[in-house]
Amino acid sequence: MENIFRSDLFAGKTVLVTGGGSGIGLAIARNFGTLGARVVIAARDQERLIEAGQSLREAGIDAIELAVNIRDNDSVADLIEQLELQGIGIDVLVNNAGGQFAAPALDLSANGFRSVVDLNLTGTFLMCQAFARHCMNRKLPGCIINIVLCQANGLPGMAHAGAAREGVVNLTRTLAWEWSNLGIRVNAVAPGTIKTEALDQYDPVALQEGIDKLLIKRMGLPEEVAQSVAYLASPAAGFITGTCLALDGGEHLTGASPQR
Ligand SMILES: CCCCCCCCCCC/C=C/C(=O)SCCNC(=O)CCNC(=O)[C@H](O)C(C)(C)COP(=O)(O)OP(=O)(O)OC[C@H]1O[C@@H](n2cnc3c(N)ncnc32)[C@H](O)[C@@H]1OP(=O)(O)O
Ligand SMILES: NC(=O)C1=CN([C@@H]2O[C@H](COP(=O)(O)OP(=O)(O)OC[C@H]3O[C@@H](n4cnc5c(N)ncnc54)[C@H](OP(=O)(O)O)[C@@H]3O)[C@@H](O)[C@H]2O)C=CC1
Repeated sequence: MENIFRSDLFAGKTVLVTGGGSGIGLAIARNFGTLGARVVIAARDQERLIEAGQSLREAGIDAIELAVNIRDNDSVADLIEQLELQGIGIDVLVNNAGGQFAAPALDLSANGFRSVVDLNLTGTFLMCQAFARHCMNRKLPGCIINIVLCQANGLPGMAHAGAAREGVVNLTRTLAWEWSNLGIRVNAVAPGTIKTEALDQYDPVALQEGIDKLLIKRMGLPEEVAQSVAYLASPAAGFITGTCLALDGGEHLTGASPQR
């Protein structure tokens, strides 16, 4: 896909992408790297992360990989501490790590519901808070982009994920208020169905039914998410905070939810 941005747009900036070792997160990291940024990719699976980091370096990108479990506050604190010890300052945080499993609400155990909220909502909050403190220590502004999930029509079959992601959208607005005086812009991107390997866990027939209902009848591409994120992190979006950009082929209008 053609990149519309200037190749040195993020020169001198460092971008931290959670879940940056795969799928959308890796595409976001690659895009920032191509635009001149140093990128830090962080996730749990070290093997996959190192492979992803190598692929970025082979493309001439300054990439570092670090371990994090965003559900664990100590692990999040450790990530930021390691960066600070190495003298690495983060300018842009992309909270991309997340996920869920499909199950009807009636079948969800309390622990199953909690695990998805813990990952997507609490994990995102912990990363945002650690980043804001890091910005305060540096006395520099910052930018947060939270990747959520198109949930405008509810999310039948994934009640835990819909609730958690809607929580992140509201968190995005609240943190935009609270941290405006720190110079931190906070925005979200809500992708619809995006072509990544992670979709293999879903029923292909249900996926196709969803695509057929869209205004733009195809899956989105990770690179399309990456370019939207780059826009929101760029000076061109310097007047944008507290918003959520739907990147979903019109799903927020058509109500093409996973289940009827
Ligand atoms: C409804 C039909 C869908 C049709 C298809 C349309 C979909 C289109 C749009 C999709 C758009 C979204 C795409 C994506 O988000 S891509 C996703 C990227 N990756 C993932 O989603 C994987 C993420 N999953 C996880 O990280 C983990 O599974 C999770 C965090 C969710 C849970 O991890 P945890 O380590 O906490 O899990 P535990 O094993 O400790 O279990 C905790 C409790 O959760 C219950 N559980 C876990 N998995 C399942 C499952 N697959 N089904 C049911 N229940 C599950 C588990 O039993 C535990 O509960 P109990 O203690 O009560 O047993
Ligand atoms: N593909 C799609 O259609 C859509 C995806 N999304 C969202 O976009 C994001 C990326 O999805 P996609 O690339 O498709 O899927 P992936 O499964 O490839 O990405 C999820 C990433 O999150 C990381 N992750 C999961 N749990 C944790 C954790 N506790 N701590 C740190 N990292 C974690 C995973 O790495 P590891 O396991 O190594 O920790 C993985 O890199 C997710 O939040 C997803 O829900 C939203 C809408 C649509």
